[in-house]
Amino acid sequence: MSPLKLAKRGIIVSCQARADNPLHGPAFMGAMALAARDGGAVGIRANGPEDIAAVKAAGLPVLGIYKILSDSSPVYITPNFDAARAIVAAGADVVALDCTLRPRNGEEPTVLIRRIRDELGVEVFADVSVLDEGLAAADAGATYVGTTLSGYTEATGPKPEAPDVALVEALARRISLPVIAEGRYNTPELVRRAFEAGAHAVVVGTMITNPREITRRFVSLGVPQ
Ligand SMILES: CC(=O)N[C@H](C=O)[C@@H](O)[C@H](O)[C@H](O)COP(=O)(O)O
Repeated sequence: MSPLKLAKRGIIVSCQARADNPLHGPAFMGAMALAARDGGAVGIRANGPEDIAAVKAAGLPVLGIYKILSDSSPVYITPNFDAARAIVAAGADVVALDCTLRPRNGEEPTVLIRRIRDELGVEVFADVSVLDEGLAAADAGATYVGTTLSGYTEATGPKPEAPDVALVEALARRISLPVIAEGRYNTPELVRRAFEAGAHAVVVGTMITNPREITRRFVSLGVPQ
């Protein structure tokens, strides 16, 4: 078996900016990826074929997603096989997809995991919100399980401020695949806790690549008048 694409432990930087963000677009995301590489990242998470093609220039493994919103399902991270095929064509080394057990249009995660591995020949990263989803994805043949969606589904309730380190620990105890911590790892101290809990790697997005959100946090502290 070939070595894992995300074999190297460390920080994977998520370089994403939605259409309403001034940094939206492949030129900015490509530059973010270069900065992340120079800072020591071991991988890049990026959204959509254009950004994925751009971040490839950093020369790091690319964990690709394709966010597609739908009126009829809450599932939006690489919701179907065509989305996976498009990002692999753009250069994604690993496909991440929503592996929650929520209602969706089309094929279930178990089917998608197998098809992405068999037909596209790439590794699969299961974005989950609770332990059972991670166990099901591991059984279905995922290569990695990530805690990406904890705090963003009904199963996990309202989004807390802190990341779900307990889920990282629970997954690491129960499955032999690399467990990746993702979601609200906003400080180096929180990242350290994820590694202590058994994370193989930690994905950090907002606090590295979203200056608008970082500015908001500083501004929200208030200014003495
Ligand atoms: C829930 C969802 O759609 N998460 C997305 C997944 O790709 C991204 O919007 C997050 O920025 C990413 O997971 C990194 O997390 P954080 O930005 O908290 O470090």
